[in-house]
Amino acid sequence: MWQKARELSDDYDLKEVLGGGGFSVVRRAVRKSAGVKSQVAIKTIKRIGNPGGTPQSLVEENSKASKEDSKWKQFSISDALLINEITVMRKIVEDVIPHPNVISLYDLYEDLNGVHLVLELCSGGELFDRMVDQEKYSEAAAAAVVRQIANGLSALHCANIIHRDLKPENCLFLNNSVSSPLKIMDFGVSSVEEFTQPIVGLFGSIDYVSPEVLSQRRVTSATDMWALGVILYILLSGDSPFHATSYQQKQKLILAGDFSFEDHTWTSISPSAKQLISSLLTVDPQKRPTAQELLLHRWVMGQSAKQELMDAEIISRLHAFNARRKFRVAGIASLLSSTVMLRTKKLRNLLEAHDLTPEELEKLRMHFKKLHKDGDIATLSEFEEVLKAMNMYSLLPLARRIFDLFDNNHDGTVDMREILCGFSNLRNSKGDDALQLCFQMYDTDRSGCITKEEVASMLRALPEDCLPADITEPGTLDEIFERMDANTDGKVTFEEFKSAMKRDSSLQDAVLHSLRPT
Ligand SMILES: Nc1ncnc2c1ncn2[C@@H]1O[C@H](COP(=O)(O)OP(=O)(O)OP(=O)(O)O)[C@@H](O)[C@H]1O
Ligand SMILES: [Ca+2]
Ligand SMILES: [Ca+2]
Ligand SMILES: [Ca+2]
Repeated sequence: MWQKARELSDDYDLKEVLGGGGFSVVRRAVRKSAGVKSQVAIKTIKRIGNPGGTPQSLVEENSKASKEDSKWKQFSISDALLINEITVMRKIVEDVIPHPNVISLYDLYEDLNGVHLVLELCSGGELFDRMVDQEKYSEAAAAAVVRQIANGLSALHCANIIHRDLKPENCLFLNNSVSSPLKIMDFGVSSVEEFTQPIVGLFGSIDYVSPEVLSQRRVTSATDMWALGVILYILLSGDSPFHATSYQQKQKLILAGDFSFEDHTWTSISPSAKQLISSLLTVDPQKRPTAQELLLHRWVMGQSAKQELMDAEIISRLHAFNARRKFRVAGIASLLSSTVMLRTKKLRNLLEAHDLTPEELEKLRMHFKKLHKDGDIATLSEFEEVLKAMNMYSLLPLARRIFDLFDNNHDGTVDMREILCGFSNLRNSKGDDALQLCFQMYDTDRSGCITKEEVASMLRALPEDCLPADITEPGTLDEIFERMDANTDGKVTFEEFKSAMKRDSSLQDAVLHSLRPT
């Protein structure tokens, strides 16, 4: 199974991109010699840079590396992540799958670009996307989800595997049927107890992070149970358990396990569900129920889970939560790699310059660390300092906008890791996201519409040499605006914005011009 001489392209036709993260891209693919498992997902984990010069096979290397500490040091962070994911997937192949709730790995290829994992294709969508689309969303439906995740975790934990990054994005439905299994996936930072060196997570949200991870104490399988508690809290309320106006504050709440069922919607939720959440969100990991225990819990088994439709307010909050979550990932990510924007030549140059490699990202992170020693929270001026340190002067005019987009609670600070995560996603985003971001940048008051004043103020905020040459001519701004405002109500919605851009590439150039540093 673990050969490396074969070529991926001999065996599979690669199709559209399904997703990806900082170091990887996932594509749908079809096996050339069609069989039952003809549709698969191929996750390509890129190998970038090879400090040693001669290419070494990481697939071979990984069996040694996992046992010898010293081996790890010579790998870059992307190599370390890659070796880790392969090591964990190997263990899963040996000890866990086939399992209805854990993603299957069918095969593995390696070439100069990196390592390709041939995975079971999950076409049923991400956990929350499906939940918010459900017509009959009830406690019973949430319990069924918890049951599936607990079932998967139970198998992983039995094999001494800790997922460490359990979150709704990493749970996919296998297919679109109502009875589709839910699969746990993305073992990039997972660890095999007493075997691999855990990778310290650099990117991503802290929403699902447990107190022991924050305080850098021992991580065990109970850490995954905490994350499941957070997921369940969100499923039953539409919001995160730990709310704060700053990152530090949020950390404090998590460390203290300080959450509540005070919101009025909790009165409609069964007591046994609340009791379950409280037990999962216990600060002492040893007091949390295990995955096996969860499977015997009355509410999880469905015995005490209500069948009635959930309160409409919970559902609409869940929608909003899901939209925010997606936007944070799409966010800046999209600005720099959309095919739509690539039509502008200068912009393309800018984009190429800022399509960051993992090394650059790591450098960015280091620069940031130097500036700001305690934690990952940055102010705008710190963010600008980092951009300067990185010689990314052309992004400076955009700094405030980028920053605002990530300042979710408007307290003037951002979680730098979210911005880094955004940068690291640049390569894999799709068309509309870029326009969406562009639109958001104009929509300064976040009303969902752009007014002429907003376009004007955006243009005013930019250095003169960034502006179209004829911008000061009377009527230029009006003209730009009127071409967008299809129903002439003085406001431009995202739909109008989008279709104007699609209709008219010179308009698009004019609009994007304002985002274009010299
Ligand atoms: N087997 C699969 N079937 C369908 N879609 C998949 C599959 N694996 C991954 N994807 C899609 O690709 C996205 C990224 O996959 P994955 O989480 O494994 O990548 P990653 O690089 O580790 O990303 P990150 O760590 O940033 O979440 C997933 O969120 C999902 O949308
Ligand atoms: Ca993921
Ligand atoms: Ca990952
Ligand atoms: Ca507005």
